[in-house]
Amino acid sequence: MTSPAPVLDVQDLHVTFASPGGDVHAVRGASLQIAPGEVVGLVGESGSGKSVLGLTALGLLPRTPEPRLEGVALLDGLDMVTADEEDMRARRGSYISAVFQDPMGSLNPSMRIGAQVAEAAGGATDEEVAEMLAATGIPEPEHKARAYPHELSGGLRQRVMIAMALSRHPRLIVADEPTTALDVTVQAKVLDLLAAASRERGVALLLVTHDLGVAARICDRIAVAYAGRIVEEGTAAQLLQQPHHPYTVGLLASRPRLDGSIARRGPAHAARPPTGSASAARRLRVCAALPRRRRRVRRPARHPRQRRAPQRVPPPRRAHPLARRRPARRPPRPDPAEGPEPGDGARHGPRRSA
Ligand SMILES: Nc1ncnc2c1ncn2[C@@H]1O[C@H](COP(=O)(O)OP(=O)(O)OP(=O)(O)O)[C@@H](O)[C@H]1O
Repeated sequence: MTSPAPVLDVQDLHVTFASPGGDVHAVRGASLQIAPGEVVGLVGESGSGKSVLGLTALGLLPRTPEPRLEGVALLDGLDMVTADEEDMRARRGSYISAVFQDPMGSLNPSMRIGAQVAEAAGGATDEEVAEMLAATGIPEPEHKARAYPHELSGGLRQRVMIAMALSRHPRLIVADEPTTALDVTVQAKVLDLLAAASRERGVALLLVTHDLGVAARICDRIAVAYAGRIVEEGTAAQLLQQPHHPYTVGLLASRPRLDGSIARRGPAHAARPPTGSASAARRLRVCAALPRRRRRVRRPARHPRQRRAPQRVPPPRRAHPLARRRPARRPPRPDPAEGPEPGDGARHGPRRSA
């Protein structure tokens, strides 16, 4: 059986921003495919180019500064790298949806929820809107449809965003840190909902997150981004059990444990992703080549005090057995004839007269 053609097919994508400090190479030759109904996680730390890759797929890259794009980002056959604004807008309207971290930033604060969902769906009746809201687990959907965004909790607002994202039957949803602002239990429910709805409807879902644990829980496949490249890709089980790239090893090692501690820091933390500077770019050439190079396993950092050379403590001086002992100094005894020092009254009491 042949596998379905990918909805998103990114090949050797490069995205570069010009900046006064030099070019910022946000994405450096990343490749990624997502099939219909597949949930793929794009994991990596801040600045690794995850959002820029997602925005390229959405055709939503900022125009200022105008980024330089090379490579291919096919969205159902349309190359988002070379497509003109009109084609991209047509694709955005019918093919792709986005769910971002802050629903308040995406919702119109002065418009009722129901009206916004209806508009996102390109027109829908009150019953259809209530159905869409109910499908994302929103209780009392008719009532909530009449509410304004600020009247809902963060979790409910994000469910509204998911309802809006699904309303146009998109081919691809890019969810960029969609639950980071929510508390952990709500996070899990919203992500489960998003993943289940995508699979059920055959929507390709790209989940952009810095949290490997979250991706491992809901994604079919995980791509690890590091310094603008996809350095490793596999199922959650493959990455968790047999990570190959030192950065993935580091990500796994630094996951918080149940007792609240962080596991030892791995080699990935020694190789910070670069920023746009020239020296950073030089560092990148070294860091990104890590899998091809000999794997350097760094010893865990020692306590700072251990780094100092051991200090020599002189042995205690022993007195010669025949040496005369100096009597210990004692404070001179006060002359009973004298009275206490001024201010001593509290300690000694008033001097009694004989
Ligand atoms: N419009 C822009 N102009 C200039 N540089 C940009 C622009 N957008 C992103 N960058 C740079 O591109 C690099 C990658 O950014 P990106 O937002 O994709 O990282 P990220 O992995 O999504 O990080 P985070 O998890 O913090 O969002 C960063 O160095 C960032 O500063």
